[in-house]
Amino acid sequence: MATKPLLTLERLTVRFGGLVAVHALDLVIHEGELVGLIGPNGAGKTTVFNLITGQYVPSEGRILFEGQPIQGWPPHRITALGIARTFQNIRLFGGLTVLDNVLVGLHVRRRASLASAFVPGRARRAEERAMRERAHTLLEAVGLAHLAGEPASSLPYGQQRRLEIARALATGPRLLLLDEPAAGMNPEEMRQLMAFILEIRRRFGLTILLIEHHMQMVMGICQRITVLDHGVAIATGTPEEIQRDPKVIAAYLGEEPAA
Ligand SMILES: Nc1ncnc2c1ncn2[C@@H]1O[C@H](COP(=O)(O)OP(=O)(O)OP(=O)(O)O)[C@@H](O)[C@H]1O
Repeated sequence: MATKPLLTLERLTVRFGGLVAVHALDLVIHEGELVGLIGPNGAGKTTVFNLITGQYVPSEGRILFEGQPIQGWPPHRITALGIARTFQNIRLFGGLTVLDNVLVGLHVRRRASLASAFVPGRARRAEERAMRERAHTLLEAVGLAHLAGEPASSLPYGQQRRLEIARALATGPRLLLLDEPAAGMNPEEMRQLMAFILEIRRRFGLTILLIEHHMQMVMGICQRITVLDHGVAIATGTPEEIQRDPKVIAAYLGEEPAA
């Protein structure tokens, strides 16, 4: 591939007591790619996200972002570097407005710059105004601008997902980690979400790593897929290769993949 690696996992391993949740995982994601991470329940997929974002510290192995080792870094430094995520169970500030949820993401980015703490009052107000404009632009990009003043908890499920993605985008990521964004969606909502993910990827120049149980979605939008089973990568390939792989089929036996 012509583009350079954005994220590289090298022999990444994490143990919880006697359980090896992720074992010697190698994965390279190139700039601009949309890569799927799939596997049966408990395979270690969310744990990989927690390792990349600094929530968990690996027992062994390395995580490189643009060639720079980041394993062991605290989560806020990793966010500031340009890695954002969403969660399997939506985590919004339900009592805050839609706009304020996005502003939280923008403040996270601002806090990353120490100099911004010393900005005098007038300049700070101008900065706040600029942030609100930026938040509106992001809400427009995800089709939620008309709901800016509504409490986040009042939004239907599909729109809460979009808001969570908007908040992640507010931190200015280059790599976006999406953890089961289609969970709980009906087929029509899922089709809309697929188009939406492709659109934000293009618009924001993102590289995306996607965990998803809906095979139609993973096979429909990912260029490459890695399959985890019991913490081990058992296959990596194109959607066509993955669907034919006997190891993958065997791993899913006993667990019906979602249609
Ligand atoms: N902090 C932790 N302490 C102990 N065990 C953990 C911890 N985090 C994850 N695990 C274990 O690691 C294994 C992998 O969990 P993980 O949530 O990564 O799986 P998953 O592939 O994301 O599953 P699902 O598809 O059900 O979300 C599970 O056995 C889980 O119980």
